Amino acid sequence: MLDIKSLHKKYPSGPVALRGVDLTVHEGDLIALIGPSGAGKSTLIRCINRLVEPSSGQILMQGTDICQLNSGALRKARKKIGMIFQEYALVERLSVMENVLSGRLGYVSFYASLTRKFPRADITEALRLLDRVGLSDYIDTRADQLSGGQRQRVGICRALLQQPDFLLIDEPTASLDPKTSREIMRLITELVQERNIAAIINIHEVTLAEMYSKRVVGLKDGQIVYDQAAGGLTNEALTLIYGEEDWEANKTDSDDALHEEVI
Ligand SMILES: Nc1ncnc2c1ncn2[C@@H]1O[C@H](COP(=O)(O)OP(=O)(O)OP(=O)(O)O)[C@@H](O)[C@H]1O
Repeated sequence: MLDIKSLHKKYPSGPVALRGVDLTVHEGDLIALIGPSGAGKSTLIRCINRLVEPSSGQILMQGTDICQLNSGALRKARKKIGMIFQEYALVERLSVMENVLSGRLGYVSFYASLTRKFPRADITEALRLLDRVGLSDYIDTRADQLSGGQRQRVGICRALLQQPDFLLIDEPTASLDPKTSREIMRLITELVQERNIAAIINIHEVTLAEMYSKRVVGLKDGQIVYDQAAGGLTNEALTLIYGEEDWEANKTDSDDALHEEVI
């Protein structure tokens, strides 16, 4: 469903962030994108919906090259590409329900969006999603009164209310504790499977990548150096992606300790 071909990105005031990325994503794929800091993970994710403008290459979403779309067509294409952010990107002074419903802004009329009058079906679906993620008791709570985990659940509901075919997820657990990180990853995994949505998750924690994705893609210096089914990350693969390190040293079962080791 997504075919990225020879994607390059050079920031005008900065480095070459992507150097010829080729990646095919199939329907229902759940890809964890890992790699060292500065490898280009966020840039790749953001090029797919053109939050970052690619320098060259193709991004074929169901056959249509996203890179060639004019602003109107891009707006339309973006409706089908949901995004979940590290810092949640909620409107702090709005309620949980209002934040979730903002996922439908691209679908309702300009007047409806101005007056925030959403169709009954959107409200019903928002309530259903909030119930699914355990936030039924918080629909009127302001976003700024939520914990990090609750905020990310709101971000997930907002993205899903958009009814996307594809989800871009940028470091969803970066600001969360290890237990909440697992809960959020489990939730994302369940929801994308229930809805047969393809997703790319930019994630730093290798353990979480292996536990919750179907496929792991390793990016290094703007190039894909690893692409395998999850569960097969050897020490050699870790070295290929991150560079030389004694991956066995001080290994424990704790996510925390492993996190410290790998990052
Ligand atoms: N807006 C920007 N302007 C200039 N350079 C940028 C910009 N955004 C990212 N870069 C640079 O592009 C390269 C890739 O950055 P990117 O954020 O995509 O990497 P990353 O793998 O997501 O890193 P991290 O895991 O630390 O978030 C880095 O060298 C970074 O400094």
